[in-house]
Amino acid sequence: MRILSSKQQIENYIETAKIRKWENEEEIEQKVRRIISDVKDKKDEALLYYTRMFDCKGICLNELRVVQEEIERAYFECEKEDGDFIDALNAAYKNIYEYHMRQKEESWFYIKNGSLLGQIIMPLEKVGIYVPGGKGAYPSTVLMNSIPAKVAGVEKIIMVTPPDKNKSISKYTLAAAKICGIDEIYKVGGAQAVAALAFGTQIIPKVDKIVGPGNIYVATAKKLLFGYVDIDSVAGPSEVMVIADESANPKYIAADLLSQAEHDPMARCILVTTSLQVAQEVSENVDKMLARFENSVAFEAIEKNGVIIVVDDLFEAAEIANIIAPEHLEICCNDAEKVLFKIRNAGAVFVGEYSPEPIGDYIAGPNHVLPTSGTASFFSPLGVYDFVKRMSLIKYSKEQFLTDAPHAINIAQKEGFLFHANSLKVRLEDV
Ligand SMILES: NC(=O)c1ccc[n+]([C@@H]2O[C@H](COP(=O)([O-])OP(=O)(O)OC[C@H]3O[C@@H](n4cnc5c(N)ncnc54)[C@H](O)[C@@H]3O)[C@@H](O)[C@H]2O)c1
Ligand SMILES: N[C@H](CO)Cc1c[nH]c[nH+]1
Ligand SMILES: [Zn+2]
Repeated sequence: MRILSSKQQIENYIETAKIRKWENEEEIEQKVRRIISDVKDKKDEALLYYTRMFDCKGICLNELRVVQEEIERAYFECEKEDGDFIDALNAAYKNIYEYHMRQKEESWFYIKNGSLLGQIIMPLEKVGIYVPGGKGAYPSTVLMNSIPAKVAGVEKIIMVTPPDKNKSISKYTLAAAKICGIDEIYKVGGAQAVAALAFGTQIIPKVDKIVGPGNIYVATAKKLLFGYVDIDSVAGPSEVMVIADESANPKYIAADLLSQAEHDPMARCILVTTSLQVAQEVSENVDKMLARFENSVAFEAIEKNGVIIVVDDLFEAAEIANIIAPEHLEICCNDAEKVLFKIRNAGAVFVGEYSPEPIGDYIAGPNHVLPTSGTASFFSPLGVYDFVKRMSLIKYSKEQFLTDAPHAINIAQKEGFLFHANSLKVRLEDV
């Protein structure tokens, strides 16, 4: 991995990281705009065209919806192959559910002079969840996307995920979908799947909100479609930053950096350390592990977006983390809490050597759908709050109306809205 230690090198890196622009962003955006416009105009015809182009040449329109029998068969095969996998999914479900139950918001009301005022929490009716499938299976993401929706009380969850070359979806993903009780599943992925959920097609229903992670095409489509539909956040190619001092274990850090590198050649893996020795040993360990696992995706990610920054102290490290706002931040230091309290921008923070990033990906409970590309400075992890909306309630008493209406009339007149004033006056005149 590249090691940056001079002030100039570090400044230059941070300057480019601050711009938060991908290498070929314009080209990708143009391509995604085209896909969106085609799906908007030609609906299923375009959906099928792009599914055949990117995922599965021979698939037909009537094969895009997953039928119940496929789900049952997948679950059965998973159970037969390894019953422990079903147990693992159920254990993860329990932890994720327990965590998200704590996010549940209640409606609230109060009475003032006989008037009832309040805020009603309403679950969204129909949501689309994106489950990645391009480079592998993501059963864990089925859980992370759907459990908060279930806790919120969403009526209908529609899942999209790309098929493989044999028209199939991973049995592991389908088994997770059965456990989560997903209502409808479609074998479509990428920008075309996001556009289909945003506009609706003949086979795919239009939804109120699209959530979930995906590669750069998925993340760009969500960004461009916000407004036609709500989205959770921009959860694109994975990122991990580790802040480490001389006490950290270089083998663990190397392993954790690589755990995110294997998601995508565009994944970002950054170590910020106060120790040159840790920097060098992490770099050596990364090379050794890459040679052992021979993973070309991780190799490309480390080559392109892997970097080690050597800083003078941990405050400088925290400042760099706040500028980059990584999706995942591990703090591996003697005085980790001290660093933690300096962190403002990160999707999820992992403290101490027994909190490696993958424990959060699968089992701890907090959501693994997290903001990327610096958007953790304003977006939050996916949560129950993403699946509800709020409605205000006003039920005025006559007494309160008589007190407040003259003020309202006054303000309405200043605004020049005489019919507003009139709506209040006609009632006052009747008293
Ligand atoms: N931030 C998070 O919370 C989070 C969580 C899990 C996974 N992830 C990320 O999800 C992503 C999964 O990516 P993936 O590729 O495996 O699956 P994916 O399902 O996101 O993407 C596959 C789809 O990309 C589209 N695509 C591929 N190449 C294309 C091209 N050249 N032009 C147009 N469209 C193209 C295809 O339609 C294909 O169906 C990774 O980037 C991973 O890091 C992020
Ligand atoms: N690390 C991913 C979020 O960036 C989530 C994930 C799912 N499976 C494995 N990892
Ligand atoms: Zn991961």
